[in-house]
Amino acid sequence: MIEFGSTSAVPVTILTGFLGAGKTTLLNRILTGNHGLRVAVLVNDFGSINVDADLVVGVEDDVMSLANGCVCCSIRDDLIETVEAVLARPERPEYILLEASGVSDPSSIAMTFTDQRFRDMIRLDSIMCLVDAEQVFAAPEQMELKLRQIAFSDMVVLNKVDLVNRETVQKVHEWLGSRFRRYRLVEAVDADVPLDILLSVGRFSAEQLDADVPDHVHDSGCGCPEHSHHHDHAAQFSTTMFRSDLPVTLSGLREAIKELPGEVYRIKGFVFSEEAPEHRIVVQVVGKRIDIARDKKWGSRKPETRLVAIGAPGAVSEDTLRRVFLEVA
Ligand SMILES: Nc1nc2c(ncn2[C@@H]2O[C@H](COP(=O)(O)OP(=O)(O)OP(=O)(O)O)[C@@H](O)[C@H]2O)c(=O)[nH]1
Repeated sequence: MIEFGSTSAVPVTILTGFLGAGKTTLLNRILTGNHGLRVAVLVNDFGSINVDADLVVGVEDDVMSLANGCVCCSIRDDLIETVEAVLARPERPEYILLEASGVSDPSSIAMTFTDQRFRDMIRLDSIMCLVDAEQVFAAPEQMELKLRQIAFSDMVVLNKVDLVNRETVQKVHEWLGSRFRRYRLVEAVDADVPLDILLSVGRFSAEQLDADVPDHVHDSGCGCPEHSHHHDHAAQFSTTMFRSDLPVTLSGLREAIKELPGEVYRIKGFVFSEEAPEHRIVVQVVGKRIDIARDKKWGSRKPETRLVAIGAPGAVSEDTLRRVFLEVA
């Protein structure tokens, strides 16, 4: 069980980290853990389809979905309203977990939570940054954002160490050591991290927001298109949706995904398949790694393929996705 402080301010933990690093995996671990807390969950997906909210386990009615933008900038007001609504519930949550989108800048989110309006109501407990040990050096054009996410966190979870060897883990340590004076890191597989270093740890301090950030990443901001006019950087993202109620073949889908350009960093969503038409199929693509798994039955939901592709600007058009994915229908 997690011990509480005496203050009535509700603790908040922010989960940040680049696309596909394992934030939802960690969120699910926390939610299924033995902490005995009434937790409110806020999930932010950058695209208009909030896939992550659908993948959060066990608390389906209690997940507040923040989609179609980034809570650090374009939908910051939605975040404020949602937190206010959560705090006004008759059964006030004892803990708030926010899964930020993979393109967001945690410092802007932290500023929202430390805003005067929330004084005495919430307390930012910690910012945890998930880092994908396999993909950390992929997409070098997004390195500024990845470093920024790490810089403003008080704990790094180096996740997916099952996918790399010790030399790579060592390389990540050296890379972090050359950029940050100090950092806290825990290695993990499937974000399996002890609860007592995740919740009610009181690690966040306001100084963290301007401390130890490598000079060249200081002003880069997040990766949202809406942010680009504030910051002189090209780190932007595009999201492309594909929806269809025609069944697709999974082997064809796998091949079609392989054909997409490398600037597509992440694909995720649900598939209506020919092979298992009664079951929802979950598709997870991170870099070149493709995972396709059978999930629960569609039940009362209409079978439908809903995929979102996130990549560099113009990485893939909606027309291309339609053409490529409908070929396998
Ligand atoms: N092999 C391996 N796979 C992992 C591990 N952790 C997560 N995954 C898989 O990586 C994929 C992405 O994980 P998520 O938890 O959805 O990542 P995310 O950070 O929430 O992704 P976005 O919200 O899109 O940024 C899923 O297929 C996970 O099952 C791990 O430690 N090892």
